[in-house]
Amino acid sequence: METLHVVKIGGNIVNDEKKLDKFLSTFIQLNSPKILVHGGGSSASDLCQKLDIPIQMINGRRITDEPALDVAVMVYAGLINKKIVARLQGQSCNALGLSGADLNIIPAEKRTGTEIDYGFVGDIHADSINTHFITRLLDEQVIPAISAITHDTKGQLLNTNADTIASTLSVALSDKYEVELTYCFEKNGVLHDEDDEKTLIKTLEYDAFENLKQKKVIHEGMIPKLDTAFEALNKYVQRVQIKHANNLLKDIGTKLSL
Ligand SMILES: Nc1ncnc2c1ncn2[C@@H]1O[C@H](COP(=O)(O)OP(=O)(O)O)[C@@H](O)[C@H]1O
Ligand SMILES: CC(=O)N[C@@H](CCC(=O)OP(=O)(O)O)C(=O)O
Repeated sequence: METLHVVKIGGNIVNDEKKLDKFLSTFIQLNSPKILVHGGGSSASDLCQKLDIPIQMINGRRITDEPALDVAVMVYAGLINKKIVARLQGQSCNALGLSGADLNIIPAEKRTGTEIDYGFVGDIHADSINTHFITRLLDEQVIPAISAITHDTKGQLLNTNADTIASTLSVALSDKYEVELTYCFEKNGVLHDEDDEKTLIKTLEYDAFENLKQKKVIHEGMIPKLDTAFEALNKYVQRVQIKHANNLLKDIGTKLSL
């Protein structure tokens, strides 16, 4: 089977023009078919602050009321997505910017029945992803750049965590490709000491993850990231890594193992 790279780029890189440019010039060097997934949580929070819209995050997930959803759509599916596409096109890379509503690629269900009301947050399932259109785009050498916006197929846009989108897309495409899923962000990988880049955990097994979570060595946004990463590995994604955005092509980072 052909290799497919699914790369998720973190919000702190997307929020910094120079870091984003550096990352994208590396991303285009990946030879095989590739998909870029992005959110931009810190940019959305910056805009919420400017507009006096309260920011509410629980377990790394944004409580998304109507004003927060408008910001999320404007920032993820609008400004950031189009900036990324323009930069990739500027480097002769034929990118197509998409939200989950475009071509109905990522149908979602509004989260209900949880103790906390998350508002317009969409849950997604690998079985519902429209792999047919994604595969056709990849066959045409198009590079999909997919933002963290989905829809309920009845006209309502929804906000879905970008790590979840990257993982679920990878699972959905793993019966057609050997998928390599890489989460890129601003640190070297999963660290024993979050403030010391030299304490990189090179291989992380599931039991060790549970243990480090209990000890709070792994916390905040890294918990949902690793939950989605292990889920992908459990569901036939070939290789899952967490890396610094500068190290996409280098063998430096955290490799997950079951
Ligand atoms: N053990 C750890 N190693 C590295 N980062 C960690 C760890 N525990 C928590 N983190 C935090 O997780 C954050 C990454 O999660 P998140 O902000 O959701 O990333 P992204 O922007 O890629 O979605 C890091 O910026 C860091 O502050
Ligand atoms: C529901 C939910 O939490 N959605 C995320 C989507 C953006 C995202 O995931 O961006 P990062 O990659 O920068 O974290 C949010 O609005 O923050």
